[in-house]
Amino acid sequence: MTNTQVTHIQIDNYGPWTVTPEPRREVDLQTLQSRLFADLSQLFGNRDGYVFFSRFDNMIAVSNGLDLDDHRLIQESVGNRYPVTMSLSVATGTSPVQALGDATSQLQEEGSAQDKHRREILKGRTIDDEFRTADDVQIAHFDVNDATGKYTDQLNEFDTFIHIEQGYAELMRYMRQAHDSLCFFVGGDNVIGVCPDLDEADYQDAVDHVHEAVDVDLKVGVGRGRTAQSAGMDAKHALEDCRAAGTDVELLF
Ligand SMILES: Nc1nc2c(ncn2[C@@H]2O[C@H](COP(=O)(O)OP(=O)(O)OP(=O)(O)O)[C@@H](O)[C@H]2O)c(=O)[nH]1
Repeated sequence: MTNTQVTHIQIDNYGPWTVTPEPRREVDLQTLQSRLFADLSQLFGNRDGYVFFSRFDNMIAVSNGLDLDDHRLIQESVGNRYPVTMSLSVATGTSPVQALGDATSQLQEEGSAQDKHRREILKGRTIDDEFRTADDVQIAHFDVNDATGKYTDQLNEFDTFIHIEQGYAELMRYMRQAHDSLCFFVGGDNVIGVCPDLDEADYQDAVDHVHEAVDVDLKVGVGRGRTAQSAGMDAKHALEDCRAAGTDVELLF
């Protein structure tokens, strides 16, 4: 049974900050956002978590293995080094969608994202070490079949981008609705899914759906682990198995 620990990361009062005392240069905002993502990726990643940039002002981490003290340290480190602060809310559950929903509600209870008095909230519960298992996290690594041959080497870069994004949009929506999963674009032609206990038929269903809906062909490798890092690494190996065998879906567990 999966038990995903999800952390909702939200920059505090960011909207008003971007226009105070007057609109800030867009390049500076882009630099701040991408550096913050890079730092969080490393801070969570060093502890075997994964961070997804989602909207950049809000990010989502799979944080199995990090306790509240770890979260506090990350929050403090960002607060010391950036002109903005961030709030962190953690929740767990067999469904990643439910866990994220709970984490978000906890944060919303503390006030608006644009409330200048709501700062550096740290809320929620992490999984006690004694209850953690090797099946807690299920990660799916999706990849577009022959994206290089079909798109990158054929179309202009913007039209390639449209094809990849359409595949991603359809997949993220379908996995959210039909399979209770959170999917994130991670660059190139890759999407990483944070999933509950899904089986091979569920993944085949998602691959088939995206093919039928938007004519983008995917393959997917799936792994399980105690942390996002170990599940994610197995997912990458499973994806290599897809490439070797020419299959759509491979599970490494
Ligand atoms: N984030 C991330 N990006 C990757 C990964 N592997 C490949 N990519 C990206 O995906 C792009 C396409 O690479 P591939 O998916 O290997 O190539 P492909 O043409 O789709 O060929 P097949 O996947 O073998 O069908 C690369 O240029 C990278 O940008 C990965 O593990 N993680």
